[in-house]
Amino acid sequence: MTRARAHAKINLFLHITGRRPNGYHELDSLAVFADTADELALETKSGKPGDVTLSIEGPFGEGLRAESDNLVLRAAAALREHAPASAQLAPLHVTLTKNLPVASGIGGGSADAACALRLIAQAWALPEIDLAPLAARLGADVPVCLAQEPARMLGIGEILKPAPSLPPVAMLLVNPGTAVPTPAIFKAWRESGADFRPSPDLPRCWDDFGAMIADLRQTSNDLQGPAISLYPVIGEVLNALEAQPGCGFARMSGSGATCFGLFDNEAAAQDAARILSRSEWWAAAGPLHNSASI
Ligand SMILES: C[C@@](CO)(OP(=O)(O)O)[C@H](O)COP(=O)(O)OP(=O)(O)OC[C@H]1O[C@@H](n2ccc(N)nc2=O)[C@H](O)[C@@H]1O
Ligand SMILES: Nc1ncnc2c1ncn2[C@@H]1O[C@H](COP(=O)(O)OP(=O)(O)O)[C@@H](O)[C@H]1O
Repeated sequence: MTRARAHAKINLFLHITGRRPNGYHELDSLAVFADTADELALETKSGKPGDVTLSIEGPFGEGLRAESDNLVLRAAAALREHAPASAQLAPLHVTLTKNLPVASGIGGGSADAACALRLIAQAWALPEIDLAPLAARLGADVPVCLAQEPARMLGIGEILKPAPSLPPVAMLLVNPGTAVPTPAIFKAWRESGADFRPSPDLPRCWDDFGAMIADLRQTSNDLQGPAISLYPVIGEVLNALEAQPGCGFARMSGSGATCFGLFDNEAAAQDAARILSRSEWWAAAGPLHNSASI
């Protein structure tokens, strides 16, 4: 059995810089990865070559179907399609432990897809396949999730540039339990009449926590206002995060509803997680994750 972790992606800022003729929005976003993650376990099974099956467990597994539209199985299908005819494609079973809330702005499905691409390409001994274009076809967030390293995302997410090097930072994620469909939030942004926003200037390195949050304050998540207007509970989450001792900065990730707080020490982030894990709110605190687990 091979196991790997699919870490949550967090957008520290997200500027909408343009729009493509196909309707997708061009972005400039700084993505980092949280310690918290889904888990994928891969085992060989009996069956036809190339057959991949899926079972789903874990705290957020109930909201998902193990059917062909699941991003794990779509990743397997993409690899099968691109494998050379000579490849030996052992039948596989994937168990997905869904620890990340679904449709929540932290790219859990994208992380699962990227993790499945890495794991299955390894199991099928397909090192010659370039995973990046397959990832981009599976979703705008999948390319950045392949390496699970901090990166600047440009284009619609397929152009990746190095992120500034980051100081030690702890992050608290809070999700209010409301699934948010990404297309509806981009639509609300368009209907708000907002202008495209330029890319921010960022240094190569943030020497300390203070320098990082001072620069982040000059940026925005352009989807945050539209998301709050549709789901006011996101504003409540942000207020609750900002009220926590040691929280230097709070913002929504991606198209929401998950929000993050940045702390300069992990104990404060863990204390705040205990306070904010209430009723249907999900909270997870930890350091940032820095590299792919396989
Ligand atoms: C907004 C972001 C920021 O990282 O994250 P999430 O909120 O999903 O985590 C991503 O761009 C989301 O990426 P992902 O969730 O993979 O998007 P996709 O499945 O490719 O697209 C879902 C829908 O979102 C819209 N979309 C997505 C990406 C983009 N750059 N422009 C868009 O307009 C389109 O309406 C598209 O049909
Ligand atoms: N393995 C998966 N995990 C989560 N969502 C998935 C998965 N496979 C397909 N999906 C679909 O993708 C959509 C976006 O999921 P997700 O990546 O969790 O959103 P977000 O990027 O906003 O956090 C969901 O509505 C869900 O139906």
